[in-house]
Amino acid sequence: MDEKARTNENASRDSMTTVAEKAPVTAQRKVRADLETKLPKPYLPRALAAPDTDNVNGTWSHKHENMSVLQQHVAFFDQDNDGIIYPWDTYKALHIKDLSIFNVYSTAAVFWLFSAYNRSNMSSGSRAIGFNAIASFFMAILIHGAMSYVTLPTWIPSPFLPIYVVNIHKAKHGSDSTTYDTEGRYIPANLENIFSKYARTVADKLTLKELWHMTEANRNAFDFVGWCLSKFEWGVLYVLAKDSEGFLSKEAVRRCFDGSLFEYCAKMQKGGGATGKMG
Ligand code: HEM
Repeated sequence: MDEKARTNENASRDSMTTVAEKAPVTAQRKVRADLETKLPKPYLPRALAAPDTDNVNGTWSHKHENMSVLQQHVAFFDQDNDGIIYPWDTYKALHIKDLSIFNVYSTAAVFWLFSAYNRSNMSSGSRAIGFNAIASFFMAILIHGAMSYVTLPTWIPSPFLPIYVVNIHKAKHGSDSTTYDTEGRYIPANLENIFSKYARTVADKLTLKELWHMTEANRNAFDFVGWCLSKFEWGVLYVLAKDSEGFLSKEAVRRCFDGSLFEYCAKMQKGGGATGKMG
């Protein structure tokens, strides 16, 4: 092989390499080079569906209603389907009505976060995920406090903190996983990257420590609001969807992105015997 051919070969190999010797972090946080063999165009932002290598068409039987994937993520909380989510809609969607705030779990303040998701039966008629009253209240305030203003159709703030579903893409913040793009589409490759980079103990599942590591790694410089929102979103998801061994599965994360996880949790709550476990 002559010099020119060798140079060309090296250049072509280097152009596809995902690890740089002098940047050890690129070796520690691996990205997959085989995605295209499992999922067509994994880099293509999807407007309507949230596929991954195991579900190439997205969530089976989940209806997109012509909404972006980010709009589908929040649509569950729009209880009356009017395109506007008020804090009380979010509260109702998160909370089980008939559970007393003085139940044995929520009185133990130290364990508050870990008991915030209650797996008891639900007798109320509305669809709800199953957090206790205190957790639901604070989550609704935090979500609406942080996200309402940017989604409003005017620059005049509203004291009722509504979130407009049509503008939900404007509530995107920094230090996120970048799985949603700036228009609220879903990028499959970025979901896969979360797990190839951080799921070290079990493939396609994250421990709490690995999840923490991911949110630390996703931090943009000086983006204090994004750091907090990101920790909050992933923390709530972990509490909601971790399995009995403390793992958060790729399937649960994928279905959080298209909102079908929330429907699943509400259905489980309604039918009793909820586990929140998935995948
Ligand atoms: C149990 C309830 C919820 C959970 C577990 C949850 C979880 C998550 C997670 C894990 C992300 C991905 C963040 C990332 O890519 O790093 C996310 C993004 C987002 N969520 Fe939620 N969420 C919940 C409820 C809500 C509600 C009620 C709203 C608003 C009405 C909302 C609005 C958003 C927005 C706008 C994003 C995009 C943020 C970004 O990528 O920068 N979420 N959520």
